[in-house]
Amino acid sequence: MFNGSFSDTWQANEKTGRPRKGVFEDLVDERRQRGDLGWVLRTRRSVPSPAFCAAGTSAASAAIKSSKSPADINRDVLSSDRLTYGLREISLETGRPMPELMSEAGAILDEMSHCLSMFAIRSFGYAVAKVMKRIYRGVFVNTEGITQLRKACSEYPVVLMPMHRSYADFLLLSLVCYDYDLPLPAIASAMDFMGMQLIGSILRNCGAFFIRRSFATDRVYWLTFVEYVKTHVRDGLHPVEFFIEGTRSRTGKSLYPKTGMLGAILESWFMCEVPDVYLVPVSISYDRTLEQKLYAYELLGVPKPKESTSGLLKARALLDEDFGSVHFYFDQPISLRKFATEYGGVDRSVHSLAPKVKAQLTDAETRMLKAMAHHVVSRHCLNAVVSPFCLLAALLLADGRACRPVPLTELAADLEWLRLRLADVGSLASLDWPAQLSTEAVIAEQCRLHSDLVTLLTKDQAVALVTAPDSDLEARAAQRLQLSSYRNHIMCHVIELALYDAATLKSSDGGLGAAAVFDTLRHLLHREFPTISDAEEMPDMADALPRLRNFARACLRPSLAGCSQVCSVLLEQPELAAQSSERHIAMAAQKRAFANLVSNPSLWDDWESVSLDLLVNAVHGLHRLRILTKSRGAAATGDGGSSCDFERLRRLHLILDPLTRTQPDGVHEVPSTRSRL
Ligand SMILES: CCCCCCCCCCCCCCCC(=O)SCCNC(=O)CCNC(=O)[C@H](O)C(C)(C)COP(=O)(O)OP(=O)(O)OC[C@H]1O[C@@H](n2cnc3c(N)ncnc32)[C@H](O)[C@@H]1OP(=O)(O)O
Ligand SMILES: O=C(CO)COP(=O)(O)O
Repeated sequence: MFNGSFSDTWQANEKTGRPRKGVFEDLVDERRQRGDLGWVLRTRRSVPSPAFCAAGTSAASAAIKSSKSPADINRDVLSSDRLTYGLREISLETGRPMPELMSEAGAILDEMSHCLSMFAIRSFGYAVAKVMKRIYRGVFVNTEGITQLRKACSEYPVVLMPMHRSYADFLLLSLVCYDYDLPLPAIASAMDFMGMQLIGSILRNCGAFFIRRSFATDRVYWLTFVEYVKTHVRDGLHPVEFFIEGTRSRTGKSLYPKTGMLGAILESWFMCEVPDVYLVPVSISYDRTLEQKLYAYELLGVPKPKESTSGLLKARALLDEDFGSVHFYFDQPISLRKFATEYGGVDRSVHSLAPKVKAQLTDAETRMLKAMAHHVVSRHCLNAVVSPFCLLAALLLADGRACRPVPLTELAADLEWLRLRLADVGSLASLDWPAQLSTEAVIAEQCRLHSDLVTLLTKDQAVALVTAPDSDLEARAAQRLQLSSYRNHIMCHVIELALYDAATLKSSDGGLGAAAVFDTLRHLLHREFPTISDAEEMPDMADALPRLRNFARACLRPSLAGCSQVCSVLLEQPELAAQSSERHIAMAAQKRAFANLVSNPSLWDDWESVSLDLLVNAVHGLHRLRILTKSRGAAATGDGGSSCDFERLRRLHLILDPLTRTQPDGVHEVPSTRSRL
């Protein structure tokens, strides 16, 4: 877990002279003090290539290796035994001639491959640094993590696995690598950016390699992609960087991990092509997210604006805004070899019984792959720095208290209480709390930074939500979703308690018993909260303070309300299950939630039930519980069409109903009015 501290007082790092708080130092401050030109033109300290790459090679050939060009990489991919064997198999099965398949693989590679050049990095880095200085107060990095990463880069291939909350993630991460003289990464990027005029080729030259969003059934694509990734891992010259969540989280919660890319990386080690691989989870936390408003509308179903250079230019108004600070936490590198030993049950020697070109992951390896993917996502959350606004948002949302302005003194007392209680139970070591300020001053500062969401009414000394006009339902929901995205940053710290609380609420177990309710909710919410532990046993949290339980319950209730919407819509329109895809069921549930809000806007938790992500996750939960079962044809085509066990659906609805209606009291002193929004 987060192994650092936030110092109350700012100090200078004795080595670099940079401002430092706790384990973090700010790299933007230096950019403000000194010009950027010298910074981009300077000679960088190099990191030696991994020992295993250079082993047995002369200094000269090691030098050649360290300068392998993108064209060399592509040549290695196309001439690899694995690719040739795979294509030959496809040729035999489909009757397609080998030269045709080879040229298809070549075309895929031409489209995919990066063209990393230091000249491009330096030029683009100059522009990126200028923008970052303008919009962020600081970019903080845990220097110990950098030291460990540097060491890892000189030992074995390294894979950077950042969480994905913003487009700024990959720009800043490359900037950090450049600044700390680390090898620049090759970054898996969705095709969306490739079509951007000029920017597409700049990103390619800065290390982006472009992959399709999904290539589930395209075997030639899979083969080429896997070999391309593995070639990078084997060479160990550039860290490979990819976003395991596959897309930016619009909700502030972790996304269910994708395993295709990680599978390719692990394969290099399972097949004994490299002695070890280091995986480095990188947590990135923004005080205020650039895309916050766009995300909320996307959750409501408004299509994402297409990435384009003109769109980028239009977004320049953002340059005049204050987005607070960013924190990067580089976790201790995870050795794949050590992880496999601790995980147990993986026997790599099975691959020596068959030619490597034929090898496929065993079931045990696939299980380890999934466990590793979840482990990384959990590390992301546990290490992510939390801003005071996340606690503030959670308190304001709990039990609809922000229906009316909340007195500053009351909010400050609750914030102080929550901060200390979460610290007591070991959560939130990573809270970025400016201890030199009073709690009231912290709240005032957060209201300034998030003035688009909350406001401090100075005359009344109270905090109120900024709300859109009553008539604009969509805008009101968007405001609410933005606020909840900050609350969601702390969900991983309270989810187990919230589940325990829900399971042990007498009114909800319907005779099932707490353990069975716990298990049901755990499966139902497995996509909504991928960090929920897989352990079969319900943890014993009976000692948790009642008020903390109430808080956790209030945090969970919107997700349960979303699940309840999905159950209701399926019960009211039984034909939906058989005819519709997951997204269509979610859209029907969203329509229902909006209709509820029109007739009763005081349904506080239903303002989050309009989030499509939440609703799609709920449908996945029903699949996981086997209440919905995809028909065979639909499973193959990815289309809709599931059979539904309505009896079990009804029973689940009965469990959820009291949980979404229970009024938690004691989250704060003053009971909520729930009368108006
Ligand atoms: C100084 C500073 C300068 C600044 C300098 C700036 C630098 C600027 C750089 C810009 C850089 C931009 C960076 C953008 C950031 C993104 O664009 S993030 C989005 C792109 N990245 C990713 O998505 C990475 C994570 N995604 C994955 O790993 C996904 O799995 C993949 C690889 C994309 C594939 O996705 P998919 O086709 O949806 O596949 P997935 O659902 O994982 O699996 C589908 C099926 O294929 C099967 N499968 C798995 N492996 C295989 C296999 N090897 N063969 C065949 N089938 C397989 C699976 O078993 C699965 O089957 P089922 O279990 O469903 O039956
Ligand atoms: O992940 C991406 C780039 O960062 C691709 O965009 P989305 O987050 O919109 O899917």
